[in-house]
Amino acid sequence: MLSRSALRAVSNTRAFSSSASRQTKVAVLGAGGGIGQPLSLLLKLNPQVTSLSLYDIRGAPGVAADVSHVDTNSEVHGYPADQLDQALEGVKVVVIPAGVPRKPGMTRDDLFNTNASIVRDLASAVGRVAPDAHILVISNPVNSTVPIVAATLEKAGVFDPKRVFGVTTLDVVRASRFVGGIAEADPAEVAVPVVGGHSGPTIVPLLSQTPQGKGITGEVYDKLVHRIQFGGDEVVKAKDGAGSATLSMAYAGAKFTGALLRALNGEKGVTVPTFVKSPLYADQGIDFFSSLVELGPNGVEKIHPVGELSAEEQKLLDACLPELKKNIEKGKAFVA
Ligand SMILES: NC(=O)C1=CN([C@@H]2O[C@H](COP(=O)(O)OP(=O)(O)OC[C@H]3O[C@@H](n4cnc5c(N)ncnc54)[C@H](O)[C@@H]3O)[C@@H](O)[C@H]2O)C=CC1
Ligand SMILES: O=C([O-])CC(=O)C(=O)O
Repeated sequence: MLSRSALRAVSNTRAFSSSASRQTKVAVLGAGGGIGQPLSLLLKLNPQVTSLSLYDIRGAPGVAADVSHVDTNSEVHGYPADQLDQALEGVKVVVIPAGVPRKPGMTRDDLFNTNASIVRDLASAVGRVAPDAHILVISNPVNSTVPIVAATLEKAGVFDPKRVFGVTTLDVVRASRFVGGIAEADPAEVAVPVVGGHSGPTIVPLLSQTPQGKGITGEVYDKLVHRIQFGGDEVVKAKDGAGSATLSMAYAGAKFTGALLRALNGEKGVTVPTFVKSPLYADQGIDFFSSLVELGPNGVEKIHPVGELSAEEQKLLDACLPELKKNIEKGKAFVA
């Protein structure tokens, strides 16, 4: 039988080896904002995050001090405007919600002029300081900011398509919630693949592929699709000039980050929609697309095709592709 001290030594070794294999430092760039603050809090609650690095041009040290008092194991550091490089040292996952949100009457594309350069400069710093990091882009317009990140990293010679993701999870979250409401089902049990991109007609929910959604037809179907495609506008209108979705987006961002961390740490079969460099419609000049993606220890493991579509869904996809192509080209042209 092992002595008490030998038992302690064994359990200490176990604790060390399990935490050593799961050392995950996550950075949030834009941590002082409407999304950044609750997202930082939710990431502090995730036991897979061992260190949280919070950066913003305004207010990140204060957010970090606040979040750091939450009684979970991870450490939290805040970095002011001039310490971006320090914020990125050793990070494995970088989540970017930096940039301006919409006001009523604006499209996501109207944010391009401001957010394109913010995202480009942040991506460039990640490429320089943490070239192996996974980058999760929340800043809008996602259809353009993801190609901007990819092109910026490509220019620096460090682009790996397995490690750049547009976070489209809020569309999936909305679809689950809205379908759950109609079908009187628990949203946690409703998984709707939402494919395409992240703006109005580029958001294509595949309701025929979910048991609770496939029976929805006629006017109810049309209204549901519209609500999923324009859920963001619903929030922008209700906030009446004070911004766009922040709390549901923080939830969605934490959900996607959590899924990626589980896959990076070895969990198999983690498959979620996300906007990535994709071969699915590359022959039509559309080389970024959101579809179900299996995540693995290196990021993107397998990109699934969209599968069988109903006639309505085919029409939605036909409307999505030209718009998406324009948005992607605009992002690429900005970096070129
Ligand atoms: N992907 C999605 O589904 C969604 C995306 N969004 C987008 O997320 C972005 C952020 O939205 P909110 O948090 O509501 O805006 P916000 O204005 O509340 O916060 C943005 C934060 O970014 C910071 N920031 C600006 N430039 C920066 C830089 N160069 N480096 C670091 N931080 C910088 C600001 O200081 C601010 O704290 C917007 O572009 C919005 O459209 C919003 C909801 C859903
Ligand atoms: O609508 C917006 O501008 C913010 C966003 O992307 C969303 O809520 O889906």
